[in-house]
Amino acid sequence: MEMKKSSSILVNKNTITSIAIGGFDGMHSAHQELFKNLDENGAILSIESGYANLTPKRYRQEYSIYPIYYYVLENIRHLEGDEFIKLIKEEFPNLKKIVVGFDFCFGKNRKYCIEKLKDLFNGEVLVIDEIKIDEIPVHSRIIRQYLKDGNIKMANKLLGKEYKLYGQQIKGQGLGTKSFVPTINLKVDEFLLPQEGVYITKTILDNKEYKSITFLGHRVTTDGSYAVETHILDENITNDNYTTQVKFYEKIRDNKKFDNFEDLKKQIFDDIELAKNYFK
Ligand SMILES: Cc1cc2nc3c(=O)[nH]c(=O)nc-3n(C[C@H](O)[C@H](O)[C@H](O)COP(=O)(O)O)c2cc1C
Ligand SMILES: Nc1ncnc2c1ncn2[C@@H]1O[C@H](COP(=O)(O)OP(=O)(O)O)[C@@H](O)[C@H]1O
Repeated sequence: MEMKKSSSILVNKNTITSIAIGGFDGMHSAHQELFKNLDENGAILSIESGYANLTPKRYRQEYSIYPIYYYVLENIRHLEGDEFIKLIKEEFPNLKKIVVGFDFCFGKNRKYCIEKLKDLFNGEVLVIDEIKIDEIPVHSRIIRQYLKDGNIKMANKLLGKEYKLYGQQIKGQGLGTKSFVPTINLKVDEFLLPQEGVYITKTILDNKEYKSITFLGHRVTTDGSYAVETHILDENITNDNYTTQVKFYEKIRDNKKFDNFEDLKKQIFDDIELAKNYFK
């Protein structure tokens, strides 16, 4: 499977004729619906609130072919409606079309919304009605809640793809290979971590994707510290220090304290069997 590299696309702003505006944390299926309404010279204007943790800024470009331009909310939140539009017109002098969702508001105290945008912008304003999946409105805050609840299936459904995080490999306790199974231990900084527990996952190392099983949580049976650990199924991996990506498919159980290592080991082998069957 081919992996897209996360990269910033540099495009002359003068060529841009349509933009979608919003926060765009998650680049979820409703965001993608907005992007479908951009023309071939489209761009994404992403307003950074500082809270993004589904697709932190530097990972966002991976999920669209349109170039993303970032604006820091702190720097523009004081603008009056006409000042905001003036800024956008200056940035994109050939802009003809703005695409936003039904709940889009902007400027000082968010007091300017769709009607004001239509008044102030002398071009097309396309407003997308609220996108729902199975009656559930698609919003990043709702996806975050599903992940915190360990409901990966619903989170993925709303995302329109598997939830994926990036981590840096770190040294573990050194117990895995000896007492249980070998694992890659990860340090995860900017991404929301799903609820503690054991998950069916795929792990991407150096652009190759492997079936895996991932434990997130406090290692209550061993040293008690918080860990993100991935065991690759079916393969022996040489532990090179690649940036590692983990894609989540399903939670299989809660984190649990075991009375002895032998019981934990047995459980881990059961988890692995389950994961292997899932991918069959
Ligand atoms: C599939 C899997 C499930 C795990 N489940 C639990 C668990 O329920 N409770 C727990 O305390 N630790 C659990 N662990 C973590 C182990 O305690 C951990 O792998 C072991 O401490 C080795 O850690 P190390 O890689 O830092 O040496 C699990 C690990 C894996 C790979
Ligand atoms: N479910 C949805 N249906 C239609 N438009 C949406 C939906 N969610 C977000 N949008 C639009 O996408 C853009 C980015 O919104 P943002 O606030 O970042 O998304 P979210 O609501 O997921 O936090 C905005 O123009 C917003 O109005």
